[in-house]
Amino acid sequence: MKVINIGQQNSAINTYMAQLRDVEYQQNRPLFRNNLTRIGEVIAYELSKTLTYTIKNIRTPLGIKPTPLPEDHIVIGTVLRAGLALHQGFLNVFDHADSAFVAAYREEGSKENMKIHLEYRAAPRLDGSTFLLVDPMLATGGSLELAYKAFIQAGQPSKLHICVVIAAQEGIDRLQKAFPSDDVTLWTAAIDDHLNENAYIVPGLGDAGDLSYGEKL
Ligand SMILES: O=P(O)(O)OC[C@H]1O[C@H](OP(=O)(O)OP(=O)(O)O)[C@H](O)[C@@H]1O
Ligand SMILES: O=c1cc[nH]c(=O)[nH]1
Ligand SMILES: [Mg+2]
Repeated sequence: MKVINIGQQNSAINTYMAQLRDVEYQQNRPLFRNNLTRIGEVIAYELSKTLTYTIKNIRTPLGIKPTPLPEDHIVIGTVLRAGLALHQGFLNVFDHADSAFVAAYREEGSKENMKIHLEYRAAPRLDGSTFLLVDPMLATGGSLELAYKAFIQAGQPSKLHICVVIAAQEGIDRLQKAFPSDDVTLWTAAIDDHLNENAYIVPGLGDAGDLSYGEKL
């Protein structure tokens, strides 16, 4: 798995990340979701440079302009619920993409023993697709690995891009084992230090789902 950390290079994404992480800013729920959406747009834009393009002749009122356009059948596969705002950012860029969803949540547990519940899957046929697996937080990696296994029951994508906002090294290591091929790319806006005993990313941002939508029972 190839890892691309787009936060490594200074850009506007620094501002969105700072607001996401800031303990005071992040109390503003609409702003928090909007920052996830904006980061999704930035990652999607960078990822768009890796798609397969063919020239199409576009007819304007005054002539013909040959224009490279992507051929890929893009499916954006998102892990609910924290992934929803990020999903919208990808859809803003790839506005004709198909969407797929699974719902997964972590039962509280330790980082060695985190139980994940997967409850729902809705996906189009994935055979031959360029599949974007989207979730803001890559902590232990358990949710993304389980989500991928659920998604591929709907077919085998030809390209896999895993797209997150903050990745912990532990999660990256787990996904490296699950996806050893260099054909798979992990896109992230930051790589953070470590996980705490409850498997939260440190310094991270806290609980992305709760900050987006409120605490769940
Ligand atoms: O890498 P992992 O250790 O599996 O952790 C990451 C998962 O945690 C968050 O979801 P959460 O379980 O908090 O559910 P939520 O979206 O309902 O908040 C996040 O959106 C990931 O799905
Ligand atoms: O730090 C973390 C880890 C998992 N899920 C989150 O929302 N935050
Ligand atoms: Mg959560």
